[in-house]
Amino acid sequence: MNLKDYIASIENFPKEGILFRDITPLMLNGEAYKYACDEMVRFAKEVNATLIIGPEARGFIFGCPVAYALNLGFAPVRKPGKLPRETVTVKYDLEYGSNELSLHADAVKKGDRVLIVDDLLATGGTVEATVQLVEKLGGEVVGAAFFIELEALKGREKLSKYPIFASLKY
Ligand SMILES: O=P(O)(O)OC[C@H]1O[C@H](OP(=O)(O)OP(=O)(O)O)[C@H](O)[C@@H]1O
Ligand SMILES: Nc1ncnc2[nH]cnc12
Repeated sequence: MNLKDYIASIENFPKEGILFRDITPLMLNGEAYKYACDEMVRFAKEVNATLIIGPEARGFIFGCPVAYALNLGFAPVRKPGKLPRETVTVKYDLEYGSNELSLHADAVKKGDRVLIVDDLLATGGTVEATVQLVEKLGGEVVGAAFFIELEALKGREKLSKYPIFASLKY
């Protein structure tokens, strides 16, 4: 199966100069979507993850099925003002702006082996911020899994301490 057939590429979205890689055609094809999730499940097993964490919103699209397949818990990393209880929060930059991310303070326990799951690695800012949230709470980041990696943006360099998995590279 050529998974690139299921990615739409849109020029100048959401801003001039960005080539947006859209995963929604993949999600519409049950077989392709399952195949992409199963590759992440295999990686999660390799690194012995005990907890899956995914950043809003597209991290939920892959993170939740991976957690479900492995009988593991899932914790959402969210944009400001969305989580109702005590949180830890960090600021981060991304390819087209900057933002803040939060995680519930009780989402990660010391000794948890956390796999961070997201749809796409660009500058690495989102995942770097997610790593900081997990580590602030005493969790061990055992890797990060993406469906797509945009190699030119060198996000992997920011995450050089951690095992990284990506199905598709552009
Ligand atoms: O590696 P980075 O430069 O941080 O970029 C990658 C992040 O950008 C996108 O999310 P976005 O913030 O657009 O939010 P969304 O998932 O809610 O669409 C994407 O889903 C990744 O989370
Ligand atoms: N080029 C891109 N396409 C889709 N999502 C992104 N997130 C950051 N950069 C992106």
